[in-house]
Amino acid sequence: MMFSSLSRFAPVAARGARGFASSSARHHKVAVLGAGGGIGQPLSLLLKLDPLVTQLSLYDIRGAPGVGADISHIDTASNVKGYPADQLEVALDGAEVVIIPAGVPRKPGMTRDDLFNTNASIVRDLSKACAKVCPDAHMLIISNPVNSTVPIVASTYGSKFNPNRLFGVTTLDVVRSSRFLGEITGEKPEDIRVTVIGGHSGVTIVPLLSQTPQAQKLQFGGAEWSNLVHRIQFGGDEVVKAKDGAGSATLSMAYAGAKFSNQLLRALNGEKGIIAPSFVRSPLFESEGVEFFSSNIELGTGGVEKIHQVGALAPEEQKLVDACIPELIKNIKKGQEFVASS
Ligand SMILES: NC(=O)C1=CN([C@@H]2O[C@H](COP(=O)(O)OP(=O)(O)OC[C@H]3O[C@@H](n4cnc5c(N)ncnc54)[C@H](O)[C@@H]3O)[C@@H](O)[C@H]2O)C=CC1
Ligand SMILES: O=C([O-])CC(=O)C(=O)O
Repeated sequence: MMFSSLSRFAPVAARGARGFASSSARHHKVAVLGAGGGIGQPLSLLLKLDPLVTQLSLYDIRGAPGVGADISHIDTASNVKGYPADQLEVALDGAEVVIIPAGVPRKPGMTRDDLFNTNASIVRDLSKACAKVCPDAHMLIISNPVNSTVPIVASTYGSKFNPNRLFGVTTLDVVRSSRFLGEITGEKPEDIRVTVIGGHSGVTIVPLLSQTPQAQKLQFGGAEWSNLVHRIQFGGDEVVKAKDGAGSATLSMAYAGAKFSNQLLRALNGEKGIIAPSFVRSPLFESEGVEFFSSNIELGTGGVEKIHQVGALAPEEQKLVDACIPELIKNIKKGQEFVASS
C-alpha cells in the first residue's frame, strides 16, 4: 500500500479493514508511548486507519484511556485500548512495534538538544520497560533530540540491543524535502524522493539534492540551493516559530510517523523492496567515529535488512557532511554517557 497521502490512504485503509482480516496477513500489535500528546493523538488516529495494525495499545502518563476510548469507536478492524500511567507494562505486553513520541517539545529559541535534560530520562525509563516486557519489539523513536535518544535506547538495552530493530524516525525531513522542492519546481511532492542523510537536527540534516532528478535545475552552491537546504535543515524551527510557544510539529510528524510505521509493517509482512530513511546503528561513517547515522534503509522481516551507501556527493554536499559529523558524534556520545552515568 502506498502511504503517500491521506487521500490515498483512507480508501485503502477502508478496504484493508475488511480485507486484512484474512489469515494470510500477520497481526501486529503496535504500542504508542506518549499517545496523549500533540503527536501521539493524531499518530494514534492514523494508526487506527492502517489495516496492518491489528491491535493498538495507547500509553501516556496523562489522558491515554480517553484517547483510546475515543479512537476505539472508529469503524476499522483493529482493537484499541488506552492505559493509564501505572499500566506501562500491561500496555507493552506482546507489542511487536513500539513508537515513542513521549517527552517535551521545543519552544521558540530552543534547540532540540535543549530538550535533552527532560527527555533523556523519559526515553531511558520507557525503553527500560520495553527491554523487560517486549525486548524483541521494533522501537521507533520520535522523542527529541533523536540524535541522542536513539543511542540512549541502544545503551539502555545493553546486551539485549538488536541494531536491526531500533529506528530514529527521520521521515519528516524527507517529507519536508519533497514538499519544499515541489514548491520550487511545481512538481508533485509525492513524485519527488530526496535522500536525506545524517541526523535529525539543524546541520546534521543533510539533503542530497544532487541525487534528486527534480533538483537538477537548481544551481548547486547557489542561493536557491542554499535556501532550500537551510529550509530542510531548519523546517522544524519554522513550525516552532509559527506555533509561538505552543509546541512543535505534531500533525506533519504524526503523518511521517504513521508513514514510517506502515513501511515497516509492510516489510515485516514480507513485502520486498521497501526503502525508507532512518537513524540507525550504522557502519557508514563508523571509521570516523559515528555509530548511528540516518540513510536509506531497506526494510525486511527482521527490521533493518540493508543499509544503503550514501552514493556520490556533490562537493557542496561533502561540506554539509563535514559539518554534520562532529555534531552527530557529540550528540551520540551525550546519550551514551547519560546512560552510563545513570
Ligand atoms: N522525530 C521528529 O521528527 C520529531 C520529534 N518531535 C518530538 O516529539 C516529542 C513529543 O512532541 P509533542 O507530541 O508535540 O509533545 P507533547 O507535549 O504534546 O506530548 C508529549 C506527551 O508525552 C507524554 N509523556 C511525558 N512523559 C511521559 C512518560 N514518561 N511516559 C509516557 N508519556 C509521557 C506527555 O504526557 C504528553 O502527552 C518532542 O520531544 C518533540 O521534540 C516532534 C516533531 C518531529
Ligand atoms: O523542530 C522540532 O523541535 C520538532 C522536530 O523535530 C521537527 O519538526 O523536525
